[in-house]
Amino acid sequence: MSSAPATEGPLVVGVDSSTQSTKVLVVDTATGRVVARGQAPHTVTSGSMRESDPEQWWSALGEALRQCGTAAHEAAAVSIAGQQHGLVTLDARGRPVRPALLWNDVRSAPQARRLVERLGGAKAWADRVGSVPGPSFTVTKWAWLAEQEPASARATTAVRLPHDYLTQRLTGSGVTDRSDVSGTGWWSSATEAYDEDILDLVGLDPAALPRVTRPGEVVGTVRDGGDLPFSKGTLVAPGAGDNAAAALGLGLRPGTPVLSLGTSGTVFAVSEHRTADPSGTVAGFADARGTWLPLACTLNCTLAVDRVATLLGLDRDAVQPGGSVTLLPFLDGERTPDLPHASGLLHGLRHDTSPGQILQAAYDGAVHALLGALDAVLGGTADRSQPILLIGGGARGSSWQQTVRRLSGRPVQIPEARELVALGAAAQAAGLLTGEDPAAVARRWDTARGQVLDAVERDEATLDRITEVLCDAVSLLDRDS
Ligand SMILES: Nc1ncnc2c1ncn2[C@@H]1O[C@H](COP(=O)(O)OP(=O)(O)O)[C@@H](O)[C@H]1O
Ligand SMILES: O=C(CO)[C@@H](O)[C@H](O)COP(=O)(O)O
Repeated sequence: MSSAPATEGPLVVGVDSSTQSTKVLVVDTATGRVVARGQAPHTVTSGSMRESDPEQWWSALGEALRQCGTAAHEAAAVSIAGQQHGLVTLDARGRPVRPALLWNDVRSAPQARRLVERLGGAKAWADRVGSVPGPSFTVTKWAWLAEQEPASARATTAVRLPHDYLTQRLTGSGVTDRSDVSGTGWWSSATEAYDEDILDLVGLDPAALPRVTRPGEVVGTVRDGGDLPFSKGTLVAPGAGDNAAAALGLGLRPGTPVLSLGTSGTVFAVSEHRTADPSGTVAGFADARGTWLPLACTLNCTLAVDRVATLLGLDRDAVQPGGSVTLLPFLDGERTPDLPHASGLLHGLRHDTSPGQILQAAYDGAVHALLGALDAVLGGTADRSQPILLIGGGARGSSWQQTVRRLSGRPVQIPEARELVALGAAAQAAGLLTGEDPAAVARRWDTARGQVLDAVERDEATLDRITEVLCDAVSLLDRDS
């Protein structure tokens, strides 16, 4: 009978508490070998709201850890990464006042527009915060809550991001990290501190916010895992926003583009320089190491395309080439382009259009939005011969891989490692034990290793057709129904 290889170094746990599920990896720090893994689903409300119960994230963490057997109990350190921007409101006893408003809930679009004006316009926000806040940003969600549910706002004594909430339940400490706080809209990337004028603008007491930790800091120890299978005293790392954790997990160096296909689609790269894009396309996030992570994000990616496949009664890979149909898959409203009230749009349907062509058009529409932002993310340093790293659940799908390849005209590298966010969190936890830079840990683990698909000629005709339909349809898509 074969037995699992013995572990060589101390074990660490990396967690990705993402939109759809919690994923946990137990990793050997010496080799990067994944010793155990677990996953448990989350519930997200449907309809016009996107909310989840933070208590369910905690239960899902417990369930995913229990799937790892005894390995989690042996871990010397843990780090929690999570979906960005979500507004978690806690009462004086540390309990959620209401479900969390998630990054893809667009109800705060009117508050976002008003806040941009009140601070002096998009450029003022970009210069100060690094980003122009849209409805995904925490600051606009708080403004919405204060306006629409004043009793909930009054009952709130602490405001947290999703990963902060979980870290606090583990350690008892109200802390966050620079990558995730940079997506709130109330942290200035110019001063690297909370912006009290902006907090004042939305009536939020700075005392309600977590302390921003330093990269590499031990933020606490597991105080009381409740029924979690950790040992008491396990070290806890700052954690990160999920995209920043993926950057750690890939050991990303400046200028290498990443395209992530999950509930959200994201394109990002590590940069040595702070970004301030007044157009709002690129969010000037901080990364989890002390440098920067310019990023663009769409609200409609794998779930939207899977929904189109279901509507057509097709398997998600039953795509067909050809035809002239264009599908803008903005089922949840959209962030890139900034059209929070948009819905899906189909154009160019003919008698001979096949269901498979409509499905391909959904992939094309989702990828067009991301690639359109890539040059802006890379700040004009784009070297098209360099592979795009493709990650997230969708990176496993051949239709996603081929669509990115055809519409980017670049080589596409698909890391074998599946859970790069959880792996990045594990690398951060490992750094606490070894003193290494987490990105260097990931490079030592060779996490980006994987097949490279050669470049093919860029399908400019399809890109141009989608751009034209989008430009012509903007007033329709921008309409608030
Ligand atoms: N083999 C596959 N082909 C295409 N899509 C896939 C495949 N496996 C998973 N997915 C997609 O990945 C998504 C989940 O990705 P993930 O990155 O875990 O999402 P999130 O981080 O937003 O929770 C699902 O919506 C699913 O459509
Ligand atoms: O809003 C953003 C980035 O700004 C999203 O990328 C969220 O962080 C959610 O990520 P997934 O759960 O889709 O991975």
